[in-house]
Amino acid sequence: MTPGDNTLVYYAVDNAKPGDVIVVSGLGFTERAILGEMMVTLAIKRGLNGLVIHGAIRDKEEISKLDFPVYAVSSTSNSPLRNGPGTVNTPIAIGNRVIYPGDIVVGDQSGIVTFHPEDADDLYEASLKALEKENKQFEAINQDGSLDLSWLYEKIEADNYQIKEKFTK
Ligand SMILES: O=C([O-])CC(=O)C(=O)O
Ligand SMILES: [Mg+2]
Repeated sequence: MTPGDNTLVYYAVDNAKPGDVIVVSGLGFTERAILGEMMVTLAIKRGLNGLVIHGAIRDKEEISKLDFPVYAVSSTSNSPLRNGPGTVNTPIAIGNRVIYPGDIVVGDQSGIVTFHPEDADDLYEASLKALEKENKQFEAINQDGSLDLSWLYEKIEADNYQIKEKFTK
């Protein structure tokens, strides 16, 4: 898309199916808002599951009250352009990540991940393992303030870190 233009964001919202998450590459341009409260309200009414904007939005306060996942780089009151051009339903790049139509998008307060549906089972298994490991670490921290940091001290030794000052307990 032309930076700051939201012509095809409207098209995407109007043509998306219930359950879809729209991911927009706005090239990280933040001088104009390419999404606002009206578009988000429409997306909610159409049964969409979320909006991800690599660019700016406006009506941030109103959107935050809508209980609907909207991700953006920043907010500005500046109006969007309406000239096009752009593409819809094609692979896009955000940073060094390529996102394909049909990819699964999962987000929380920490950020967003995207992956191909065929990788979902493997990622789910790996996530469960990571969670199990973290739960054990939290258990140890909460029990007696211990955490296995052997990896850290091995790294310090292997890379020959110079410790200038010793911390005293
Ligand atoms: O004017 C626009 O295109 C964006 C906007 O503020 C809204 O959707 O409410
Ligand atoms: Mg608005």
